[in-house]
Amino acid sequence: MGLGLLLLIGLGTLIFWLYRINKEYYVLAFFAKRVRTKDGRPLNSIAPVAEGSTIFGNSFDLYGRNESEVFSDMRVRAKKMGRSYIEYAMGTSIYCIIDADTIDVVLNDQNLITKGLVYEFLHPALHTGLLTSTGQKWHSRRKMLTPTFHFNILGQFADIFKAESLKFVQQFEGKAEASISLSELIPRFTLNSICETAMGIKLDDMAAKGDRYRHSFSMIEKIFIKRMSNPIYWNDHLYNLFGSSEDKRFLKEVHDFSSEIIAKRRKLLEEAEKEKQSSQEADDDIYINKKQRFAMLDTLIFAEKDGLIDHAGICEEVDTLMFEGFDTTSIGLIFGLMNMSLHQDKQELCYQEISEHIADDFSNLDLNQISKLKYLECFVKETVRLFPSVPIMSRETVKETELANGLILPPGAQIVMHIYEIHRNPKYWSSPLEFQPERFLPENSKDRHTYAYIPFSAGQRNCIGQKFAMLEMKTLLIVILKKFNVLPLVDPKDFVFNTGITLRCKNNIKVKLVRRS
Ligand code: HEM
Repeated sequence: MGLGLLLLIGLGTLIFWLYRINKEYYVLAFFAKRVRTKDGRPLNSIAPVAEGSTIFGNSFDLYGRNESEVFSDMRVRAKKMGRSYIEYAMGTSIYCIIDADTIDVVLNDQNLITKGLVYEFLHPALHTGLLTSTGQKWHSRRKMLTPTFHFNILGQFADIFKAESLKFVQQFEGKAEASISLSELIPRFTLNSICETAMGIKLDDMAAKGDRYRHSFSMIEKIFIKRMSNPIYWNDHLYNLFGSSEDKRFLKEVHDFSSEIIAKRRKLLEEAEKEKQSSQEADDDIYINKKQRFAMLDTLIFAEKDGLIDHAGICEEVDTLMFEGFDTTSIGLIFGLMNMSLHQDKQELCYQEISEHIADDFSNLDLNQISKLKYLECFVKETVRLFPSVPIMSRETVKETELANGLILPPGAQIVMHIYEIHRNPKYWSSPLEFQPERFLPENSKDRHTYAYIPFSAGQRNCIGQKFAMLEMKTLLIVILKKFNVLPLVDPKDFVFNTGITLRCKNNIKVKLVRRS
């Protein structure tokens, strides 16, 4: 009797305690600390809370969903909520931003440079390179790598993009027309380009390894989704115990590939150094000698000599640059060529402009001439608006953070920025689903919200490779358009998109190239 009473009091106290702390913590979402407002306004007046699919808040909303379902579920939710909203899942509060109004505060906050929880799922592949690191490590790596994207160096890379683009069209030499799978051919082009520019290594004798590298990275992306959609796997220990048995071989393939590239470049640099010493050539700039091109990897190898980075650090930056540098531009090019095929009138405008400024033998295809192609620039921008290679990015608060809109995010909160949604938000874009490069003409974009278009992010953690990417994408488009008319073979209405680290489409995207007479 006494024990029963004691248990009853205990239970009552526990329920009362849970009820009390539920104001501060979303108890059923595994004690996620709640988001508050600065002046005590109802949370809903700034950001509504999304209803979860179970009593555990949003913890299991994505459970068991495959890549395409995760993508479509997120789209449906954004549409239903209509404005940036809050979720509570597995002990974490999540602020999902789908409009541009608050994004500038996040992207320009000096304290919000730590990437979100899901980037940790990339650590086995990329460790903590430029994309995934934070704090002092990120600052010093960013400082180290920024000069390698300097305008003068891009000029050298333009020659490589031109050579690789000519090699790309040579595949169709002697053919009046060719139906091609962009999904297969373009990633090979972009991987070759990043290896030669950033790493200073031609992939010619490593082509098969390059194909395996790309396959392994696509498997690593599947692992990423597996972890994202199952909250049990958010925890590294549980994932390593129950979910990671398959991962090792894909990680090994990727790391072996990058290690081989580093070893090859080290050897080339040593040989160049010996040659330089024997020819007694004075050379005090960043180029090894006048004959040899500079590669981004050289900066890292020289920094190692100065004790600023070690071999493991070089590996993580090479893995990061390779991954960020080939996959993202590949998506931009696939959708760019698809858009050329679907919008013949816009393709013609690009072609006319290219014919006016670029010689038939491509002898003047350089940074200066490319900068004159204003319509092509609008075309690429519009492609990247509708199909942003990085559709989502996120940050984590390291301490309680007050945003300009009056929200107070607790430490450890996730801020998920839905670039894909912002780029299609009718608040900023009229007829957002229509392909209209003209919207990027200066007279049409001057009144647009600055943060309505953020394919390369913004603020201090923006994309370091933005100019590099635009140059690479434009160069291949110029070379293809000069030689071929691009005709459609697919209908985007049939497309099924997948969530990934980058934007993924289940369909094989094809076009027909017809040689211009
Ligand atoms: C169409 C092409 C590209 C797009 C749309 C793109 C987009 C982005 C975005 C949105 C971010 C921010 C990610 C985040 O905050 O989580 C980013 C970061 C980054 N990008 Fe790109 N990117 C592209 C091409 C490239 C290329 C070609 C390279 C390298 C050669 C590159 C290297 C990086 C790196 C290293 C970061 C991390 C920067 C940092 O945190 O300091 N990207 N990119």
